[in-house]
Parts: sequence; C-alpha cells; structure tokens
Amino acid sequence: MMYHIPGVLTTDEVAQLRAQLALAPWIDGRATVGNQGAQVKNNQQVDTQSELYQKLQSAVLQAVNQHSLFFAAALPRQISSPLFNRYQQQETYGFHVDGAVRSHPQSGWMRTDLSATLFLCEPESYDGGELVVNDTFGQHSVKLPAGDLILYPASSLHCVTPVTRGVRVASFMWIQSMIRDDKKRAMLFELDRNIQTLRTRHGESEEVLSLLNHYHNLLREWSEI
Ligand SMILES: O=C(O)CCC(=O)C(=O)O
Ligand SMILES: [Fe+2]
Repeated sequence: MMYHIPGVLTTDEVAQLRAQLALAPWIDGRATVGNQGAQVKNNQQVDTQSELYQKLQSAVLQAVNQHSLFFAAALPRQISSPLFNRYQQQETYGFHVDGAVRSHPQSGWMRTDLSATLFLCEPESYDGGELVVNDTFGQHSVKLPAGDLILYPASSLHCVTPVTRGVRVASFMWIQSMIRDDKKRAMLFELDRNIQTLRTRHGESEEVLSLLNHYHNLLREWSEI
C-alpha cells in the first residue's frame, strides 16, 4: 500500500529548507549505497558529515514526527536520519532494492519496513524525476507537490526516472514500524481513518468508543516495541 501524506512541510518551511540546502555540501549519492545500487545510482546527496546536515535532518524529522496522518499510516517505531538528494541534467536512480537493515544513531540497528520521499520542489519546475514503485498491483508513478510525502513498502523495487529539465530535490528516509506486516498495518490505518470520520460526522457514541477499543486491542496484539 502507498500513502500520500500531504502538508508535512508548509510552503514557507519548504522555502527555508531549500535556501539552506543551496548552501549545503553535496557529494556523489553513491556514498551511501551498496554494490547493486551504486551501479544504477546517479545523483547527489548532502554530506552527512557536515554540521548543516545535522540541523536540516532534525528539522525534517521533527516535521514528520508531528504529522498525525504520517503517524497513523506508518505507526513508526524508528525513523532513520532523513537524507537529502538532488537530481538534474538526466540524473536518475534505476530500479534498486533498499537495504533491509540499516544502522541507526540511537538503537544501533533498524529494519526498513517503509520508505518515504518528501518532495521539496514543485512538480511543474522539473520534468522527469518520477518515483516509480512496483508492487503486486502494478507500477505506480509518483510526483507530489513540494512539502508532501509518499510512504511505500521498502520491500518494493523502485526507481527515479531521469530529470530532463530543472532540478528535483527531496528528502528521503526509512521507517521501522511497530506493525511489521503491511496488510495488518493497512487494516489498522483503515480502521483508524473510519473511526475518525465517524467521530467527526456523528460525534462521540458508544459504538465509536467500542471501535476505538477494538483498534487499540489490535494494536496491542500486533505491535512489536
Ligand atoms: O529520490 C527518491 O525519491 C528515492 C530515493 C531512493 O530510492 C533511495 O535513495 O534509495
Ligand atoms: Fe531506494
């Protein structure tokens, strides 16, 4: 399942981030990838050793952590330090696999259940640069407004098509979820959304309370924390 999470950053926050990113040290994106990825990866990333990187990644992490729809869809247990990438002049990232485990600054290791891209450029400012994700229902091509995020299973093969005009800048990260299984996580999300809608439409009721209890009991049953 893929989820579009709108408004992770406001237009002003995107502009501020972009201004800072223009000053950041950019290095070859192959610095953070294994053998297979290196063969198909052609982009730049902000140097994670730089002081500015620390500041920028924590701003993105904070925005993501505060977003209730992101929380409901991802049920995050761990989020990797967000990275920043840039594609221009035909740069691309061919179909690849995201590593199943990564080192994490606080916990040592994390499992990547979900991948996320936070778009930082308006779609009409560049051509190409679609994120293409293969899942069991076929191929999905994604290009979102600046400030919006796409969440997709890290288990799916995916690529970024060549940027043929302009520049595509994004932040991307991985999430270990409290609910490892995509199907269970999707069911919980659907239940959660319906409870919220019922509440907004009809207010509190015994039935809403009971469904909420059911949601939490399933979460209690399935979560790994
Ligand atoms: O730029 C993107 O949207 C995705 C990047 C990506 O797939 C990766 O770095 O593993
Ligand atoms: Fe990837």
